[in-house]
Amino acid sequence: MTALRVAVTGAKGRMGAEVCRAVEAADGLELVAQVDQGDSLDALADAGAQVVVDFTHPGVVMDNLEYAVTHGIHAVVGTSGFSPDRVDTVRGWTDANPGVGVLIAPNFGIGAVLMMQFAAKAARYYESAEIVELHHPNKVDAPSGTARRTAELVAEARAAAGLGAMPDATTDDPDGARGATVDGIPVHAVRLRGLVAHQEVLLGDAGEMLTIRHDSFQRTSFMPGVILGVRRVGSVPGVTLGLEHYLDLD
Ligand SMILES: NC(=O)C1=CN([C@@H]2O[C@H](COP(=O)(O)OP(=O)(O)OC[C@H]3O[C@@H](n4cnc5c(N)ncnc54)[C@H](OP(=O)(O)O)[C@@H]3O)[C@@H](O)[C@H]2O)C=CC1
Ligand SMILES: O=C(O)C1=N[C@H](C(=O)O)C[C@H](O)C1
Repeated sequence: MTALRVAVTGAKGRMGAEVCRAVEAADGLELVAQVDQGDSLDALADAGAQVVVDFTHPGVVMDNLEYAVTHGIHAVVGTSGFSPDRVDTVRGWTDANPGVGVLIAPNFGIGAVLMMQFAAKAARYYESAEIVELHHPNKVDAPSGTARRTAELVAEARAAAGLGAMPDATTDDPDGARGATVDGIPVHAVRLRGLVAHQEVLLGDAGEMLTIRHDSFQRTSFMPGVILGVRRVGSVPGVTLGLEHYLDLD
């Protein structure tokens, strides 16, 4: 069997370095290019990469993706910062390059994917929902991509169930203590030495509260999801948002 040729962008970063190790250790995958800040993207095409894995920075990921899609290279994307507008832009590129697959996953941790799915399923039963995400202090963006996506999913589920605005009497919050609001859901971001990636979804109703929590203690927790994405992305043309679509969750 010929090995699948895999490149990594952001290869020297915290996640990229872990991905390089995971690809090298995986059966049937060959690491053919490691690209980081200052390197030319032409290294991807020159190396004959079939799939690129991107863990870079919200400010550069769109250029990397445009290069990959227009060069017929499938992409597995972990970089955060994917607003609905950005996803639509990538969809435009894949529409123009049929056959190319792009997986954009806000979180590759299987448990984190389940946390998001459980939260969406539970949301309709609770009057209140808030999200607390907790990360290492080197993270550049807030709130996290996972928290944003969770908020979107919870908001969709609330709207589908006909739930209105949440109870909140706050009228005086000069310092933003109530957090960011994503699709109507309050999101609170903690940055703390010692943490990796953690999230709690708090769902409250009269006399009860459901807490759904996930913890990534090590970046190895993301690797089974990344490797699954690498193996499957070439057989799923177009844009897929979320690893849940590659998992048999029903
Ligand atoms: N979906 C998921 O499961 C996960 C997603 N993430 C996300 O992945 C992203 C990366 O996180 P993390 O690894 O911690 O960040 P790091 O800062 O450790 O890594 C990013 C790497 O990308 C490099 N880089 C910057 N610009 C370019 C460029 N134009 N081309 C190639 N490489 C470039 C950086 O170089 P330099 O330092 O010199 O700028 C750095 O080496 C973040 O958006 C994070 O939120 C993280 C964990 C899990
Ligand atoms: O920067 C990180 O570390 C992480 N980023 C992703 C996000 O923004 O959701 C995924 C995970 O939370 C780790």
